[in-house]
Amino acid sequence: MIRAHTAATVREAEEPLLAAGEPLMARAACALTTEVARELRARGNRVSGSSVLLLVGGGNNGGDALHAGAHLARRGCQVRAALLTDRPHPAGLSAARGAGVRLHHVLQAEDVAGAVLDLAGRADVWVDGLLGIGARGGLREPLAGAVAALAEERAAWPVEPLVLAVDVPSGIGVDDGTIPGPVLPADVTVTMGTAKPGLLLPPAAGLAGRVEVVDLGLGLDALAPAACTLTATDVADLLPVPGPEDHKYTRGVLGIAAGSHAYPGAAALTATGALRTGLGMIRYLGPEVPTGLVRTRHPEVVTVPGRVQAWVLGPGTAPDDAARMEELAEHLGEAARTGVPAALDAGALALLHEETELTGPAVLTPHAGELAQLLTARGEAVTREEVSAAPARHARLAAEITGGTVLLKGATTVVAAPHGPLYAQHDATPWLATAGSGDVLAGVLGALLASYGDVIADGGDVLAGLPATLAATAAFLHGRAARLAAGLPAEPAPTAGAGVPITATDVADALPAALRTIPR
Ligand SMILES: NC(=O)C1=CN([C@@H]2O[C@H](COP(=O)(O)OP(=O)(O)OC[C@H]3O[C@@H](n4cnc5c(N)ncnc54)[C@H](OP(=O)(O)O)[C@@H]3O)[C@@H](O)[C@H]2O)[C@@H](O)CC1
Ligand SMILES: Nc1ncnc2c1ncn2[C@@H]1O[C@H](COP(=O)(O)OP(=O)(O)O)[C@@H](O)[C@H]1O
Ligand SMILES: [K+]
Repeated sequence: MIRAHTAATVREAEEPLLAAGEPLMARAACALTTEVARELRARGNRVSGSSVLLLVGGGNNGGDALHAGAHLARRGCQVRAALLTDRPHPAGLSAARGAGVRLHHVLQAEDVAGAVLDLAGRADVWVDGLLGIGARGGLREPLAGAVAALAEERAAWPVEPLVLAVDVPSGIGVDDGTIPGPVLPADVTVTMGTAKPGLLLPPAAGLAGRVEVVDLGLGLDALAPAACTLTATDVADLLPVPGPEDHKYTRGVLGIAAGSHAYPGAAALTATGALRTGLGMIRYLGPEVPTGLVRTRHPEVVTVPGRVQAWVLGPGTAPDDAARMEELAEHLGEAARTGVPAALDAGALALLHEETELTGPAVLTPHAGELAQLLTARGEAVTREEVSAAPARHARLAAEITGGTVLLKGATTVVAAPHGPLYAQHDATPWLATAGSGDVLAGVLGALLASYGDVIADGGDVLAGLPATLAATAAFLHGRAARLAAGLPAEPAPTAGAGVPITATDVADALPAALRTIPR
């Protein structure tokens, strides 16, 4: 699991170590130096003779950069520091000066951005040490203008410089993953002690490049993360494997109320997603046309009501279909009465537009547009664009308002329960943006909820976070299946190529291949 902690938690953990004289900044600077050297070599450059520009702000983040600059200068790099502060870190400054780093007081220039660009043009590497966990809001001027100019000019450089961010790309929302102002996108972010939520959460995570966590001995492993990303190993621990004592009812029965006369295919896609993820049985309940489709596609699906361990409600339904909405409301009521978890998608999300209190465990699976509608209906007027600009914040808000767990779909899928860590899963490929793929996801999630249905129904507080973990697991499997269907390797690789278009059916059919990549 990749774990991220907030700026406040990091500070709290650092405090006693700093008081005890632990050389945290020296460790951070060494790690930065190693990473710059490694990246230079990976690009076929020699370390000695390479030119490095340090972008230095007024806090310890700038201190990290200055100390690393001193090391690099001693290793033969030509290092310049653009001091974008009147008060650079004193020890960092004297180390840099002592090692022969050329210091440029660019704030004295009439055109600060121009002065920085001038220095940047001569450098193979830009080290972004303007702002770290001490950021208060987006970058202020004149830093904002300089960074905006660098970001714009970078692509036009004949050979693109390597950009290495110290701790975080300066100016991102460290704790919430927002991008409140200009940010210089990094190739590599060397982050200190632990990852920060903004390095996992969209949209800021997309600006961090490869994230390298430097172990500073902060002892944060014992503390719950604020945000995390599941890896294949975590998913392996969660995926149920039947034992000899199991039968179809112990493996979990999933009730699916999906599809309508207008959108019958969603019913079949949801069922395929669930069957391919693995469970004991599906009970499908719906109108004639989707029922026929499900039966033809999956003769193993039962179409009579009965006891279930979880529900998927709503894929392929729309709020204007009053009769279908009434059925969904009844199923949701039954789920609440029996305490079994329910995944609510598409039309079923509109059930929560009213001031309904979710009394049973539920996972909502909106995309940004649906989340905006839900929040607006519940008195928090917001647009789709605003949700996309701050997905974690809005997913958490919807979880708090409804009492459910929210899986917010997107290129990075974010999962938020009312309490506990956020999950950010970036396992898919943009080829997954295709009609019906969300229905497959609902099926994957339904199968996992059904497998753990009895545990969740009995669980109480200890297992309060399980629906969120299962939702993140579903996003992982779904994303990985999409990658494999598109002809991409399970894990992103630089030489992977672009992949090929996929259909939602392809994604469901690739689930067994995705499961085979999980070490069990
Ligand atoms: N603690 C340690 O020993 C260790 C810490 N480590 C490193 O320290 C970093 C944290 O350092 P930090 O606390 O000094 O804060 P930092 O991120 O440099 O920012 C403060 C400066 O930014 C300025 N500023 C703020 N907001 C701004 C804005 N919107 N726009 C523009 N400026 C803004 C603010 O100025 P002010 O607002 O006060 O005028 C001040 O000058 C951390 O990320 C890691 O890299 C590692 O070395 C491990 C050991
Ligand atoms: N750019 C993207 N990159 C990766 N995955 C994406 C992207 N856009 C959407 N997705 C994923 O595709 C699925 C689309 O679901 P949804 O919007 O419900 O579509 P539908 O209603 O057609 O089934 C979600 O799992 C979402 O996370
Ligand atoms: K930084």
